[in-house]
Amino acid sequence: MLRRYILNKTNTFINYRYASQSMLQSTIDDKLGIATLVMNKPPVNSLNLEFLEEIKSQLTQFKNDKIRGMILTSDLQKIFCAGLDITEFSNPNPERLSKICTTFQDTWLALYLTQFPTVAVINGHSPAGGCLLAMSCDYRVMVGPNYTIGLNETKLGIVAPKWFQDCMVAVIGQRKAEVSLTTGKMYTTDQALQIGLVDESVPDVDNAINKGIQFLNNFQKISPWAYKMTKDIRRQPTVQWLIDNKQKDLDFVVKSMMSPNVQKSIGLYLQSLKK
Ligand SMILES: CC/C=C\C/C=C\CCC/C=C/CC(=O)SCCNC(=O)CCNC(=O)[C@H](O)C(C)(C)COP(=O)(O)OP(=O)(O)OC[C@H]1O[C@@H](n2cnc3c(N)ncnc32)[C@H](O)[C@@H]1OP(=O)(O)O
Repeated sequence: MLRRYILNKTNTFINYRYASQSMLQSTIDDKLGIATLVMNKPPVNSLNLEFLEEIKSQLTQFKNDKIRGMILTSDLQKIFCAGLDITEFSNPNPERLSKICTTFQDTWLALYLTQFPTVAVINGHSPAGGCLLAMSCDYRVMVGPNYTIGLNETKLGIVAPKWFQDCMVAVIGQRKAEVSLTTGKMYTTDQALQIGLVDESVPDVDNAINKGIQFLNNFQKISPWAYKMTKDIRRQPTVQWLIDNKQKDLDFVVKSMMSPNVQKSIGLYLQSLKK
């Protein structure tokens, strides 16, 4: 649905291709140089290993395509992205869990440090890893008023990795992030706007895409080099810890995920979702 809207709207997409298995659809408007990356993994765009690998590889492809901007959004009704696939955490195979973690680390670094500006059009709920994807973009437009966004990991009895937390601090500041993270709070669109977790709130997805394109148009007269250098300087403090501590981060997650207490919490949370 969203895909059709975007295509109708610009009518100029010459490069319209599906990534493998169609979990991810990418289009490039050659005239504007704007790519749209649409997540389409029903029911909730949960991030499992294969989906993360697709996102990472599409970001690399966009880098090679030398696009001027990207919109990240979802083709699902009511869901932007439900975060990491929780079933991957329940009695996990340690080898696969390590792969997921490493792939997520790399996907985040690729998204957070893109050489082109990015906009998240948050057209549905966006908990945990979904919120992280949105926060990693340069700008966030959220459809309201009925959706929610936030890092809710403590509600699952798990700990958001340091780089999730640092990413949130970079967006909303230390104090608000601390309260938000420890309480695992999910914010409505209006609340998210109020605390600066999103930049704009709009009533529907058409408006959201328009706002995203308007934001990206700001860069038409900005040198891509000046943009990228400025972004790197701004974002370097947030990424440096992960770059220096990838293994330590991985060991912490794998070890804590394997603990009986965490496994119990995850089992209960999964059950509550099924209800
Ligand atoms: C080294 C470090 C590197 C990497 C990091 C790796 C690990 C770090 C560990 C800690 C970090 C974790 C980050 C996360 O992202 S954890 C995921 C947290 N996500 C959630 O809590 C979302 C839970 N889901 C919901 O709140 C709702 O489902 C949602 C609001 C998204 C949608 O609600 P709706 O009513 O529309 O649908 P549901 O009926 O609830 O769901 C439909 C089916 O989808 C299943 N579901 C939902 N979310 C997930 C998910 N995240 N993973 C897997 N499956 C999910 C749900 O159970 C339903 O299934 P069925 O009942 O239909 O079988």
